[in-house]
Amino acid sequence: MANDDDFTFCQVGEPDNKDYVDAQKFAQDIREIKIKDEHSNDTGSRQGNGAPCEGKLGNNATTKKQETVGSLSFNVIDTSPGKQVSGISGQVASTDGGSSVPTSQKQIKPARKPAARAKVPFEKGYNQMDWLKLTRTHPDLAGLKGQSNRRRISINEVKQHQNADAMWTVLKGHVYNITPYMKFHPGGVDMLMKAVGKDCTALFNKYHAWVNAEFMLEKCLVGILDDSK
Ligand code: HEM
Repeated sequence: MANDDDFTFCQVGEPDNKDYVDAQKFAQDIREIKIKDEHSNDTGSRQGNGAPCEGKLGNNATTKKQETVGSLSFNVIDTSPGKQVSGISGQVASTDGGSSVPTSQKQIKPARKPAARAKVPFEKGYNQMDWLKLTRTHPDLAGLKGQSNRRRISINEVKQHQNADAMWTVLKGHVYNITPYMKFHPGGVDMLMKAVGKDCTALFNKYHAWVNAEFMLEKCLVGILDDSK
């Protein structure tokens, strides 16, 4: 004879227990959801077929409604043609009755055509790795002959260095001797020649602001621009 307290796997709750009643109430709440339209007037005059998300709105208008059921809250966004919906995640979007322009057609803008790049082919022995090796092995790329590379240099002195031995330029407040770098420049010698004898910061930024010149030209540093005069 089986004991009344015996059960094999689990005990099924009574229909009137609290969890069961809560679940039923929640299901009832969901069935009774009605979405209030903030924009419609009190007479309840709605246009179209009276679908829950359809508000009394003209074209090109967007409305947002909020509802709460228990701890659940959500937004309904009503969009019209030409309006762009952003931050759609976690929300329900519905289009106004009859507006059937696909969202993909509304939002896609043609991508900007990238500017053509003007890199020149490297002469053998002049690629970026070769430059790196040279900067590590050459004893005096800047041509300092023992002088400090923290010396303050005026723009006039920079202008005087435009010969084959020493071509100076100013970049971001630093003065470099770019003679040894000429044939390694990926943009070509002609382009880099435009920097000689002057401040090339603007040109440099125009073509490649992302290039880490401080690192690349570290061994070509001859001094700091003295812009006090
Ligand atoms: C003075 C220091 C300069 C350094 C260290 C330098 C370095 C470089 C580097 C590393 C590249 C390759 C960029 C890449 O692959 O993304 C490059 C390309 C180029 N540079 Fe320079 N450059 C300098 C100055 C200039 C100046 C003053 C001009 C223009 C007058 C210029 C024009 C170009 C052009 C047109 C390219 C090729 C196009 C490109 O890569 O987008 N550069 N340069």
